[in-house]
Amino acid sequence: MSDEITIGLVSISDRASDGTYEDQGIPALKDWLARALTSPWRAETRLIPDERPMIERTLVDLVDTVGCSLILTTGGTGPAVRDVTPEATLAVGEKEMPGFGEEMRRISLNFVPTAILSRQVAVIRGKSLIVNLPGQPKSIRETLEGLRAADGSVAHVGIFAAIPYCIDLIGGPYVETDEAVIKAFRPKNAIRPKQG
Ligand SMILES: Nc1ncnc2c1ncn2[C@@H]1O[C@H](COP(=O)(O)OP(=O)(O)OP(=O)(O)O)[C@@H](O)[C@H]1O
Ligand SMILES: Nc1nc2c(c(=O)[nH]1)N[C@H]1C(S)=C(S)[C@@H](COP(=O)(O)O)O[C@H]1N2
Repeated sequence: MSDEITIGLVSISDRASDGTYEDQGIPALKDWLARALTSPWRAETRLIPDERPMIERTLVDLVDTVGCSLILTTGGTGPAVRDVTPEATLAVGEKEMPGFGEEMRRISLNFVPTAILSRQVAVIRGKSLIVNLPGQPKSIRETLEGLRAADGSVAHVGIFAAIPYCIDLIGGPYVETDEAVIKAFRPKNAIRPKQG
């Protein structure tokens, strides 16, 4: 299998998709991944409104046809009537991975008390991990990377730390990260020696 990972980036926003404002979700996701990943990757992007059937079709297409090993969504996880990203994600998933949502809410509470309003979920579908992130563009970095203390030490580990090993376990490419951004945790026997 090629070592390049295909990552689906899905921005779910009524107003960004109809042009009311410019989408900042996909650029924020791309920028963060460009800083964090040291192994080869490519992005497959989609900007769609908060419509449950369209979210489900997009996720199914990205997993079953495009072959993404990881999909990150942003937006639509709050309590408002049109926020249906978690329902769509659960509908296409085969296994729920509750740790991601629990940990994102814990991380986000360091930034905003309204983090408890976020209903993000993560699931496995086939050989793909699908993770919902909140819609605020700045929350993308906050949840993926976590929180550092003033002296630069890690105060709260970001959720991306667990993603490379999860992808190993579902049969995807070996993903490596820049430890200055986020250290990928793997059990010792799962770590591949560095090339060269
Ligand atoms: N793709 C985006 N680009 C820029 N800002 C966004 C985007 N998505 C969300 N935001 C900002 O984050 C806030 C919370 O995101 P949320 O997903 O709840 O959006 P919303 O209020 O349902 O509206 P919409 O779906 O029209 O973006 C939004 O009100 C907006 O200020
Ligand atoms: N890290 C972080 N998490 C956050 C926020 C934020 O600004 N930063 N905003 C919260 C707010 S105001 C809401 S309503 C929920 C749901 O967001 P969504 O509907 O944009 O997905 O995420 C929350 N999580």
